[in-house]
Amino acid sequence: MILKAQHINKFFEDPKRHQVLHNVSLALNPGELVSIYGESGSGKSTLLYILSTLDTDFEGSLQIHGQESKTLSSLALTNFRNKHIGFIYQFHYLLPEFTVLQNIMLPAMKLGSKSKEEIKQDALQLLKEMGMNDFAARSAYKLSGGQQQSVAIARALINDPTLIVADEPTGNLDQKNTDIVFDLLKKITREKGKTVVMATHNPKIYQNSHRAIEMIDGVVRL
Ligand SMILES: Nc1ncnc2c1ncn2[C@@H]1O[C@H](COP(=O)(O)OP(=O)(O)OP(=O)(O)O)[C@@H](O)[C@H]1O
Repeated sequence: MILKAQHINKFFEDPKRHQVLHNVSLALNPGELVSIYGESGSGKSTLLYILSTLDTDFEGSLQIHGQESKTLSSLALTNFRNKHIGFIYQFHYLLPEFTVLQNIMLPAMKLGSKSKEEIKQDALQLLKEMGMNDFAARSAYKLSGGQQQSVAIARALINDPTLIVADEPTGNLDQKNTDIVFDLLKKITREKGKTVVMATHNPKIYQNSHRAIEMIDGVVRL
């Protein structure tokens, strides 16, 4: 098991204290592609923030690789996150002034555990696996939406995380590009054994995931 969340409760104080997640428990296994769907405001992003250790202000237990997140200091948690978790967002947040290759290399350059040449080779290998060899030197902003999101997936993979957390990764794409990105996410679970957990509104995606979890008003319906 990669991740185990137990009895998660989340409260926001704004405008007054209210509960957004109610006793959420879920486990993620290696190589699984799990979609979380549900109405806008049901708590999907809030849950993903907690599962990805970005939000530590919650009740309950979160274990990733058997490590209880709450026992880690803030710095240790940041290091843990950089090493084990990759992120994909609805908007790719690629840096327009950088090339595709440089964008993919960035998270590994920040982590600093490999030489620049090693990181470059890893990034080129990821582009190759995505059938995007020819794109390395291109400016990130000159690509189609699907290509940009594919680059964002490569960037999420550069530190070889076990868990990929994606918030509406196809939310901004047309159907054709949605299919490209979803196929790529399926491929990384199948061929690389990555675990992907993502929030989506798209029925075609959640119905074709390994597992679909519905959220209703902050409650997970299994
Ligand atoms: N920082 C915050 N302060 C107060 N309330 C918040 C905050 N962030 C989210 N909420 C509330 O928490 C609830 C869940 O929001 P969340 O963004 O998790 O929903 P969602 O299912 O991801 O929605 P969407 O599909 O629109 O992205 C909503 O009622 C939202 O207004």
